[in-house]
This record gives sequence, C-alpha cells and structure tokens, in this order.
Amino acid sequence: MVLSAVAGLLPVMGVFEVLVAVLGLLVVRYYLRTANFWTSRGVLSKNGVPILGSSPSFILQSEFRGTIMQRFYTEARAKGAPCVGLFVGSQPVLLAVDQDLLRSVLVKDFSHFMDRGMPFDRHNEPLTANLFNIEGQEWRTLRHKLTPTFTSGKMRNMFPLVQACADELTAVLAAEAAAGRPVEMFELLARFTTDIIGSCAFGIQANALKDPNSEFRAMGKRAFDMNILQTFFNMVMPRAVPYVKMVFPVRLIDKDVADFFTSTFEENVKYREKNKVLRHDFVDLLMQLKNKSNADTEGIDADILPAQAFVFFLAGFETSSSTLGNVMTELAYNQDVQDKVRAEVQRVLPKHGGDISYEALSELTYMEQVIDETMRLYPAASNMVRMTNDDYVLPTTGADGKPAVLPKGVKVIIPIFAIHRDPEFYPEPDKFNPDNFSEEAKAGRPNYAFMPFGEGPRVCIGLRFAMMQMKSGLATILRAYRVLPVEGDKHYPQTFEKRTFVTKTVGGNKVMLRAL
Ligand code: HEM
Repeated sequence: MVLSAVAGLLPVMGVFEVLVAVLGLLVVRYYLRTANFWTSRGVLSKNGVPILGSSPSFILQSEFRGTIMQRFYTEARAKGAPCVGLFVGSQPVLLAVDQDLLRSVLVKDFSHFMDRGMPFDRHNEPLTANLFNIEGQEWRTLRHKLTPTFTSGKMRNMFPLVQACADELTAVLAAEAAAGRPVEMFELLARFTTDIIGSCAFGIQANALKDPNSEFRAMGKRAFDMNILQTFFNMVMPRAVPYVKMVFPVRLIDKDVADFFTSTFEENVKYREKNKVLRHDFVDLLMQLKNKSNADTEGIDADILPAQAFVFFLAGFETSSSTLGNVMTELAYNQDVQDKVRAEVQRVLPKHGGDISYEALSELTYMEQVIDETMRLYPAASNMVRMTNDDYVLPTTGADGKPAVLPKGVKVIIPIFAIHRDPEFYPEPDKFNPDNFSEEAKAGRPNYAFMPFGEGPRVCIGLRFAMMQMKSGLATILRAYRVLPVEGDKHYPQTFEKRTFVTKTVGGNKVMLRAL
C-alpha cells in the first residue's frame, strides 16, 4: 500500500521530493512511537534525536561509552531519579541508577532480567551459542553445569599451567628490560593471557609470548575486531540478526576464525580421548560434561562444547590483560603503592619456599586491593546489559497513576564506569587509591558500588581464574622489576579508546622496566 502511494506521487512530485516526504513520514512515525514511551511511565527521559537516539555518539562510536552513560547517570543522581529512559537508535533502553533498582535488576528480580539480548545463531554459527549469549532456561541449565568448572579446587589444579606461562613471561621480560626501551605492557600481557587461556581452554601451546605473530594470537585479535556490520548487529539491532541472515549471508564471527577455534578444540579432544591424556584444565572438564551426556541428561551437547572454550578465551584474555596493563601504568606513576605491593610479595613468597604458588597468591591481599582499584577506574566492561524477559513493574508511577510497566524485550543498562566514579561512593573518584578497598572502606559502601565482574546469578563465571592469572603475572613482574613511567609520555592521566568492546586506554600501557 505504501509502495503504491509512493508510486502514485511520482508523477506529481520528483524523486527527491518523494524521498524527502518518506523521510519526513519516518521521522513523524519515530516521534509518535517514542515521544511518550518514557514520560508515560513516569521515567526521567532523554529521547534525543530521531534515528540516532539519546546519544548519537553512542551509535556513531565517537565517544567512550563509559563517559556517555556517566553523563546521564550523574544528571539522574542530581535529580534523585531511580533511572533514566533512553533510546539507542529507535530502541528504548533503561539506564538503572539507584542502588535499589540495581539490586532488583541484578539479584532480587533476576528472573525477569535473565538475558542480555545478544545475537546468536546456534544452527549456523555454533560458537555463538556460548554461555555469554544464550538465554532463558537454556542459559540457566548450562550455567549450572559449568559452575563446578570454576571452583577454587579446580583453579588450584590448573595453577601449574598458569605458572608455566608466567615462567615464559619471565624470559620475555628479561629480554625487554635488557633492551632498555619502553615496553608496551598491554600487548605483552595480552600475549601472556592468550598463552594461559590457549593452554587451559584449548589445551595447546599458543606460543604468543615466544612469537608475537603466532596464529593463535592473530586469531584472538581477529575474534575481537568486529567489522562495522557486526558492531551494528551486536549493539544496535541484535534482534534483527535472524531476519537479516535469511536474506544476506552475514556472520557474527568470521568463518575462518570460527573454523580455527572449533577445529583446535575438537582436535585436542580427539587426541586426549585417543591417548587418555588428563591435564586438569577446562578441556578436561568440558570433556567430562560431554561424556556425561552419553550416559544421562546432565551433560552438554557436543556441538556447543567448543563455544564454551571459545567464550572462556574471548571473555578471559583481553579483560585480564587490559586490567593488568592499567595496573602497570598506575604502579609506574604511583611508586609508593608499587613499593608497598612489592614489599608484600617479598614478605609472602619466602613463606612458600620462594615460589609463586596458588596458596601464596591468596595471601597477597594488598595486591588484590591494587587490582580492585584498577578495575574500579578502568572496568573492562564500561556498561553491562540485561533485558526484560517478561513485563516488569518499575518503581515509578505512570501517567495513568498506576505503577509503570516495562514491557518484555527492553534492555537495561548497568553503567559500571559511572557507578565506579560516583563521588558519593569514592570521595576522590578519579584518583588511584588502593585504600578504597581496605576492609573498612568496603564496609562503608553500598553493595552495588563496585561490580567489575558484574553481579547476581549472571556474574562473571571466570572471576577466580581471572584473579589467579592477574596475580600470578603481577607477582612475576614485581618481584624482579621496578616499573617506571616512560619519559615524555603524555598519556597519563589515561583516557579511553572510543570503539573497543573491552575498555582500553589511549596509547596503550607503555612503561620502562628496570631489573632489581
Ligand atoms: C579481569 C578479568 C575479567 C573481567 C573484568 C570480567 C568481567 C565480566 C563481566 C562484567 C561480565 C558480565 C557479568 C554480568 O553481566 O553480570 C562477565 C561475564 C562472563 N565472563 Fe568474565 N571477566 C573477566 C575474566 C573472565 C575469565 C578469565 C573468564 C573465563 C575463563 C570469563 C568468562 C566469562 C563468561 C563465560 C561470562 C558470561 C557469564 C554468564 O553469562 O553466565 N571472564 N565477565
């Protein structure tokens, strides 16, 4: 009907005028659909501009997403509003602000907010059917099965594999320090965590530390580099993916990257099955779950096993290396903190025969404060997402005087970066100060003032593993090297890259290493 109306107009109006008219109609339709979406629900609203939404820079990726949400958050806090209604493109999204609402979304009413609304295609791209993306009961069941993979006992068993990579790191650091030039710690530590997760989740020697151009490192980088279309689908229109896929052969993960990770995992499983190899790593644990499915219903379908190893890799290596890189920068510019954390390492290790052992790491409590403070200032996920899986009653009153209802399918943004820099929780929010994580300081803050790993039943499953690998890397560096700023480097205080999925700082993390 619309098409015939447009065709009917052509004889009287030119093509250009018709296009302008159609665009005008789209804008009017947008306004009618969105103008009252939030105000009718009694929610502070920031509708922004048609098509681009509340913050064009969010869609256009022309500003760090953490600071975009920080502005909305700060305004809402000043007005005492529990949340802000936004639009990303033409999609309504709710920014959760106050602590009660955060608790409701993340924990208390979790059953209404189980999903993230990420695109996945189990049939054609099984790697996307991973724990991070999948939804509803399927997620619940998988999470239940995978949780025992991350107990502290399992971490202890895996620790020798982590430490073997730390020994490699020692050798590379020696060469870098001897060269006497600035060391790009983010890149070096990404090679370190690639080796660790390559070893633990894929059972291979990724050799990224030995060879910066190793295939595993190259594929790891590619897995993160989404093209413009992939970014658009992930961020703006995840629900459109199944329909677009019916017409165009778009992929969420490039085929060669997906084939590489799938075949690496499957070949390793085959080898272990044939040779009865046991390494106490994620591969072993995933294989046990697969084997269980032969005998009973407690296992995981074999076709989505590589997806779980893949997500451990994807969620685990860059988050940890960017955090560690930022620890390095902060320690370079805060020598007093560096002295204190090194003194702790030098006090604790001799109690464990001089070795960096799993038990020694658990005693490095000040180091943990340093890591926590770094994750406060530079959370790997600047914003986190949940999505309503049914109608949800908000803490606001609608225009009709009744409690406002958030319909199914609306995303809720948890502004981690903004919360972590809220002056009400952290008096000098932009200053690096590990004392923010003394027992006393922690006890004085509300529960949802610090969530680098998320919160609630969908919290990061790998947080123990992350802390283990980060502490092992830090202890390895600090016991042998003093970390110093690079003379003339203008990147401190650090600012943020605009387009990256995991938070990254501009200019990387260059420091000088001086052997002790
Ligand atoms: C410093 C390191 C890390 C940080 C900061 C981090 C942060 C996060 C965050 C913020 C989430 C979302 C949580 C939520 O929505 O509540 C998450 C989820 C997840 N993380 Fe991590 N992560 C790290 C390391 C790891 C590691 C090492 C692994 C695996 C070995 C891992 C595996 C996952 C998985 C599978 C999920 C999805 C969990 C689910 O949906 O059930 N992460 N992570």
